[in-house]
Amino acid sequence: METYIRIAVQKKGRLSEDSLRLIRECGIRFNNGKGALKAKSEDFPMEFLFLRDDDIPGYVADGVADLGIIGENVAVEKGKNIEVIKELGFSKCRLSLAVPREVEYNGIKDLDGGHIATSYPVLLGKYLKEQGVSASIHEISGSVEIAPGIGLADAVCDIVSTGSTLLSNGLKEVESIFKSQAVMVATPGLSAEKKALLDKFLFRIDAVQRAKRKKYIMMNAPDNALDEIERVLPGAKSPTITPLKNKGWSSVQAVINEDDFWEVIEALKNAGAEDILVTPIEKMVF
Ligand SMILES: Nc1ncnc2c1ncn2[C@@H]1O[C@H](COP(=O)(O)OP(=O)(O)OP(=O)(O)O)[C@@H](O)[C@H]1O
Ligand SMILES: O=P(O)(O)OC[C@H]1O[C@H](OP(=O)(O)OP(=O)(O)O)[C@H](O)[C@@H]1O
Ligand SMILES: [Mg+2]
Repeated sequence: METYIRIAVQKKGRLSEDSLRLIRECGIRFNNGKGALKAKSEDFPMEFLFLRDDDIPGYVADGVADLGIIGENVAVEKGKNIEVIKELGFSKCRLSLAVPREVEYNGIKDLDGGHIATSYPVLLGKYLKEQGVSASIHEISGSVEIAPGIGLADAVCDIVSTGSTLLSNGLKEVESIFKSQAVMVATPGLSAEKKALLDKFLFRIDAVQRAKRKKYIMMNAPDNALDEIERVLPGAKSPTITPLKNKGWSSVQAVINEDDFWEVIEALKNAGAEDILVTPIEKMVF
């Protein structure tokens, strides 16, 4: 029988779209028709389970799924025997404590003896213990931000990204206790055959991730500006320079970091570059 690797992804929610996009960008195609809870790839030995994110650590720990994509917050909260093997760079958020806007807050000790509502009792409990604060934790599974407004708790501990949910519920963020992003988790002790498939998958993910942080730029420049342009363009390898038909001019191509983008473009213009074109890169394989 053919060996295949089984991956659990969130069925619906903050992680699902980006998880499926990443898998597709790795050239792994599958059909996840509406309502389907299981699917198989047509061109890679991979099977998909579409689940609630909270259940994924348990499935991976039991070996029902070999891999899973979840938030680091859930990976740590559930405390299951799973290995975090790769940070995926999306669904970035933080787990924070928040109190009603009108409440004066001077520090974590203010929550001593209070009630805190959260879906993350383990992470919160650990943080309070480290801070030497004793508060009662009220576990609720969703819509946590409602709790102070209905007299259920003095504070909440929930996921924050833009902060707009806190704002619209009259709350203010007072402590950030855990930083999270989507991660790939794996069951410990995968067979050699499955490990080989996982390595192939991780190789493709690396190529996709690397490309996302880079841009490909092309420009025309007078030959007397080329030395300065070469100095401006970062990176290990020198840019590709091709003479143009128009005498005294060249075409320059290079890969730059997304983070340095605007500084580099400005410096190139100052150096004399013209007609600068910028394009995304789909994959980068070394
Ligand atoms: N606003 C946000 N911005 C970025 N990432 C987020 C945000 N909210 C949650 N996340 C991350 O995405 C994960 C899934 O969030 P989501 O809100 O979809 O979970 P859920 O409601 O528990 O879903 P499920 O129905 O699968 O149990 C969280 O554990 C967290 O890591
Ligand atoms: O800081 P913000 O950008 O407002 O994001 C934070 C909100 O996002 C998540 O909920 P989500 O919208 O995924 O809904 P859910 O409560 O149904 O999980 C999280 O539980 C917060 O409520
Ligand atoms: Mg959930």
